[in-house]
Amino acid sequence: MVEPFVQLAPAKVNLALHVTRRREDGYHDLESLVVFADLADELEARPATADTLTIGGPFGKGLGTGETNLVSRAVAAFRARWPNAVEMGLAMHLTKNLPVAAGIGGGSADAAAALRIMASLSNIPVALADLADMAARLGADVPACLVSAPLVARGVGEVLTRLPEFPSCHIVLVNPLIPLATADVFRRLRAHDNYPLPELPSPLTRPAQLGIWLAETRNDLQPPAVKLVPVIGEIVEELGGTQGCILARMSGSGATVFGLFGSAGQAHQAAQVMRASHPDHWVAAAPLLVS
Ligand SMILES: C[C@](O)(CO)[C@H](O)COP(=O)(O)OP(=O)(O)OC[C@H]1O[C@@H](n2ccc(N)nc2=O)[C@H](O)[C@@H]1O
Ligand SMILES: Nc1ncnc2c1ncn2[C@@H]1O[C@H](COP(=O)(O)OP(=O)(O)OP(=O)(O)O)[C@@H](O)[C@H]1O
Repeated sequence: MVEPFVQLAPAKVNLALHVTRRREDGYHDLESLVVFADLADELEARPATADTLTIGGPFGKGLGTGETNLVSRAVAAFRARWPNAVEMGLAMHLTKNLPVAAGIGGGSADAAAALRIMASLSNIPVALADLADMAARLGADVPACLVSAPLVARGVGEVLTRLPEFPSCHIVLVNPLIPLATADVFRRLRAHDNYPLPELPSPLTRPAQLGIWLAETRNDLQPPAVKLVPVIGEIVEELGGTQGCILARMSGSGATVFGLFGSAGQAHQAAQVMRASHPDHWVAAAPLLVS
């Protein structure tokens, strides 16, 4: 049996997200502090006669394997741009550990993982800038997911500044398992010209420093998302009240809410509290990826 090529597709968390402008094309300019959790979908690829995709894992049910899947779209986009770069077909298997349409970029992370696999199997050099361009065409979050390290995203998500250092933090994610479409949340947004992110402290090395900075920021998509799914507001309040929680806020366009903690022990304790009061929600705790 041939060993598969494996790439992880870590969950994206928008610690802060300011929407600064509605553009002519209907998209929105934003400024977001984006981090990734050590919690991921997994994409495996084995040599095969043709490209195929199968899906498993706790959130795999009901997710199409055809050309609407972001993994298939990423592979097709790569092959269209570099037709002879990867000569063999690939049998891909996606283990879907992250909830879908949840504001933690699952599909975008899967697409980025597929691009990484294709680039690593390519027999011609693929410039990172070209791969990033392709990522941006697949979705606003895909360029950030290609990096999967702390960064500030601007534009619609394609202008990225990596952060040289980041405090070691832990995160709790709570999702009420109500899918929320990104486009629906943006459609409900009333104020499109909010102020940009304040300047980040430098160096940024301690969780408490991050907490002080985050207190001056928002997720502008949280109010419209709460209108669509009111339980998001309740989760923010409850998670924010757990011991050691530096900040609780919605990620991306929701409905996942994150809680930020300085220690693994506090995060696991908070996760237990949330599981006990919401046995029907998805609750996970993990360190942030900091390098
Ligand atoms: C809100 C974020 O999650 C923050 O990280 C992302 O910007 C969303 O990224 P994504 O899910 O990859 O979004 P896409 O699939 O590209 O866009 C879905 C829809 O959301 C809206 N959209 C998305 C991103 C953006 N900057 N402005 C928008 O108005 C558009 O109506 C778009 O048709
Ligand atoms: N591999 C995939 N995994 C998850 N969703 C996918 C995938 N491929 C296509 N999709 C579609 O993409 C849509 C968005 O899913 P995704 O999980 O990326 O949303 P999200 O977490 O809200 O993303 P974001 O934080 O980028 O807004 C879903 O409605 C789903 O049908």
